[in-house]
Amino acid sequence: MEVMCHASSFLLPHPQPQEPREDAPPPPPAALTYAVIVLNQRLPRFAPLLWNRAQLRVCADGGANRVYDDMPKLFPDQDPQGVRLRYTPDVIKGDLDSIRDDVKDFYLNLGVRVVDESHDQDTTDLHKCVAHVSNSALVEDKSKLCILVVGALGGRFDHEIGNINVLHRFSNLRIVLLSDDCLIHLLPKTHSHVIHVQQPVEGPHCGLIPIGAPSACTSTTGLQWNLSDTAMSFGGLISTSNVVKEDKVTVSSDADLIWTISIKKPIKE
Ligand SMILES: Nc1ncnc2c1ncn2[C@@H]1O[C@H](COP(=O)(O)OP(=O)(O)OP(=O)(O)O)[C@@H](O)[C@H]1O
Ligand SMILES: Cc1ncc(C[n+]2csc(CCO)c2C)c(N)n1
Repeated sequence: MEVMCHASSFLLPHPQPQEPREDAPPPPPAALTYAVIVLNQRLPRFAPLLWNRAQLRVCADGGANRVYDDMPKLFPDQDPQGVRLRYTPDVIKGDLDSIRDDVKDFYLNLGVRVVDESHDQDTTDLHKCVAHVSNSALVEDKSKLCILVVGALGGRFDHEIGNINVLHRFSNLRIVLLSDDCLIHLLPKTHSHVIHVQQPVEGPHCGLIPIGAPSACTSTTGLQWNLSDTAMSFGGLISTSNVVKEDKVTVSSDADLIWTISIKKPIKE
């Protein structure tokens, strides 16, 4: 079975130079192209970092209000209008029932594409934005694309579950849902997985959860409580409050699993 590598290197402040060593782990995933989708929740503190990493920036409907209102708050010493001009989305998409008129006009005047998909009331704004990124010409090989979704966790439970459902509906894409406190992504059953844990910024708390379907057989290494051909299901065993013990975690399963890991708080000076 093919191995899929994962690394939250997008959270590292600067690309880390890799010293070649004999005992070095296999290299992290080949260079990925990032897109960022901003949802309608308070921006996490590292939103500017992800924004600058991304080559395509999309706001899901009311996510545009958050970029407009909250980006300047993350740069309190700078002119708010200057910050808004520096952090201008490429596209705003959704059913447009949450974006404010002043915000819409501001971005329309800057030439931002604002796409009204209010005719579709069966898919969420996040779904519409992921479909947009997937259909864009950003990368030819979709396995090299990684979509970072900010503001996806915490908040309304139906929205959170809708966001997690998007991971399952687009299980062929790398999509990472982020909040200030944790990140989650899917580990598709079509691959075995190597997760390179970025110790300075993430962990140690983690979980491995069969949300879409039960698993008859999951095995892991690198965790405090490893699974060994173990069954997991809601109503039975699921792996929450687990702890990462090594730089490299491996997972293989007969079911799509959700991987979640905590994000470390910055040390206050
Ligand atoms: N409280 C929340 N918790 C988690 N995700 C949220 C929350 N609020 C909004 N989102 C995400 O942001 C997207 C845009 O939200 P917005 O409030 O603009 O539209 P909405 O009409 O409430 O959402 P939708 O049209 O998708 O039902 C949603 O599709 C959802 O993915
Ligand atoms: C069975 C079912 N449940 C809920 C909705 C409502 N809904 C789901 S996504 C969406 C779009 C929000 O921008 C809306 C209104 C539906 N259509 N079908």
